[in-house]
Amino acid sequence: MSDRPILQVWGAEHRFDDRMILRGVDLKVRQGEIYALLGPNGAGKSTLVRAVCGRLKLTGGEVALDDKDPWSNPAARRVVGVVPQDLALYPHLTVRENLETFGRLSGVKGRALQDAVRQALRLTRTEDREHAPVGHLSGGYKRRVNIGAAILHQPKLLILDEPTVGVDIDARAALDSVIRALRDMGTAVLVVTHDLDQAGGLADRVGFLREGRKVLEGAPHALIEQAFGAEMEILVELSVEADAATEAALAGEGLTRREGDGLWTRLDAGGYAAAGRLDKRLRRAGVVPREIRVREPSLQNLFTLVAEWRRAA
Ligand SMILES: Nc1ncnc2c1ncn2[C@@H]1O[C@H](COP(=O)(O)OP(=O)(O)OP(=O)(O)O)[C@@H](O)[C@H]1O
Repeated sequence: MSDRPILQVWGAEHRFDDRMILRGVDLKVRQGEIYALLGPNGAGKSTLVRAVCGRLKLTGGEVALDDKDPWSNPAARRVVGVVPQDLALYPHLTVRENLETFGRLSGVKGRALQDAVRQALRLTRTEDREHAPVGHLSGGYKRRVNIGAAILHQPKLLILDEPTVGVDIDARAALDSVIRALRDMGTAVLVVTHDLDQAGGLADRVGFLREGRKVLEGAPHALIEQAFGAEMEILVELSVEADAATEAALAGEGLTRREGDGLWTRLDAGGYAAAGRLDKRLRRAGVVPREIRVREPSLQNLFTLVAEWRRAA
């Protein structure tokens, strides 16, 4: 990573009617860096991205893309490639035809276009489907072609909006390695996501936006260590759906239920020994766990902590 910032935002403020949506956000994404912008629905992520792309004029603060303001200087917008959440591809055209079309739309022509298409096919690992109609491809391939369509004009900053929505684990790993390859060739990457597992594994830095403010920023490992020190996450999986008595026993042990996978979780500095004691106590209370796991805390835990600060505030 170099120190050269491709994107800089100072004190971004935005007001829709009388509602403050952004309340003084600073942001810097450097050449060769992956930055994940995280935050709950309505935190202001899309509003910030629209300002970065020059599609929205902030009511306060400044944006610089490669040192130029994208709102007053449309040429600065060429610095950015945007990969939208929804696939923006022509299903009846082949991968190559799609890339050629998007390349022309972004002003690349002739020999330069052929070179750009070849490079996009290579970087997104879609060469083996070059002549297949996009509509026939798997979801993971489509997402990678979607990235290919955004990099034909060789943007210095690539913005990806929720790149893993609806993508299975294998396809997600392939997407991550495409994003890393782009970072390694010097592209600055801004990923807007709700996928905390992806952000934790992929991003060099993450920023949490909450109610229009950046409340945390840093390298995922450093943030997790700062927040949790020696604590580990204990995860309890049940073999059957919890009834009221089971729920009471689990809650009595300080366990909370995770949305999505239904596992019960708590943080504990006692690690494996604490998990063993917990197992015994739960069995005495008539709760038989299928499995108890112990692992390092994740961004998911940090996100929960940030949400709790909000409730406490
Ligand atoms: N054009 C608009 N006019 C008025 N309010 C808007 C407009 N666009 C967005 N908002 C409001 O601004 C707030 C922030 O929206 P934004 O889309 O930036 O959040 P977000 O963090 O991207 O959320 P999500 O993760 O759901 O996409 C929301 O409350 C939204 O309703």
